[in-house]
Amino acid sequence: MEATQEIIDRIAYLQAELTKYGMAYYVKDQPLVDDATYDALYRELEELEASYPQYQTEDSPTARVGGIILPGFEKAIHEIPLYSLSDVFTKEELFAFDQRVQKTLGYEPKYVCELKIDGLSISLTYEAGRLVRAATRGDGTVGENITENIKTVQSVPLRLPQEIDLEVRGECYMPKASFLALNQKREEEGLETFANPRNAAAGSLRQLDSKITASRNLSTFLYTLADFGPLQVTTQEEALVHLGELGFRINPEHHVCHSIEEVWSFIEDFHDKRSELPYEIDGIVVKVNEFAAQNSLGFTVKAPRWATAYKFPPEEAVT
Ligand SMILES: NC(=O)c1cnc(N)c2cc(Br)sc12
Repeated sequence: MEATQEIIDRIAYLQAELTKYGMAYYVKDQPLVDDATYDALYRELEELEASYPQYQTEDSPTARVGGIILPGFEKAIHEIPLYSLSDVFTKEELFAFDQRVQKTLGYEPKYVCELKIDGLSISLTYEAGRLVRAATRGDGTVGENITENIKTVQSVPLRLPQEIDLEVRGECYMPKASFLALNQKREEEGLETFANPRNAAAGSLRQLDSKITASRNLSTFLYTLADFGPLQVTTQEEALVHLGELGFRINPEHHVCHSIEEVWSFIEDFHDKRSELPYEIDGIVVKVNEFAAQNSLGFTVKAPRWATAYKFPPEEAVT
């Protein structure tokens, strides 16, 4: 059925508005409209796109409901491998990490501390600002292509505000509240429950039916770029701010520390706070903030010399 210009404009307006509302709600955690308003506009867009499917775009908010059932997951090669982190478990080991860094750099650098999210590492590739691939970490070099499933995760932008090529990495996780609700539902249905939110997130992302993924209320925190080429940033802190400006969901608990003692007090602070967080963390990631210093320090076979993860003892099970 041919659409009048008025209908074409209305569809475009609704797609843009609902994308803006979705970003505010799922990425910035600051809703712009109440649920009833959002739902009414969403239903109007669904009806218009059903009548005029030629105007349903790939990045329309209605494209997030899933519905693709894959026979299996294709392999996804990571041109730039995803690194893993060396772990430290005590204050002494953390201070020894700082000593090694200072020995190489010849000075004490600023560090940035970030929460280590207990989810599933993912890599998102954008071409001309559009999401073209999402992949699990796998072994760091070969993962699984989970693009159709990631498209149903509301906090993942389908389109960026700039038409740039970019690969970002981060964590996909299931909030504690969603984990509890999911396990309660599964128990009522006589299904096996998930042991923890991380397993629930992994199980939800590795579904062949993306409608199931869409129902699991997954979220994300992005924290690094595979390469910093397209962005003019010189520190990790700047990179986080810039990723936020591009529309990615960034964990707000990042903090620049001017000494390893300050890093330690951040760690102690979150050791107590972690049980109040709405998501699980299994430690604190400590990174040298300046990219030039990171480049001087480089990598061991698997892990960066410019970062480490201080690991917390396992949290009491979320029940
Ligand atoms: N903020 C971060 O760098 C971060 C957060 N959460 C995680 N699970 C991981 C894992 C690696 Br590897 S880095 C990182």
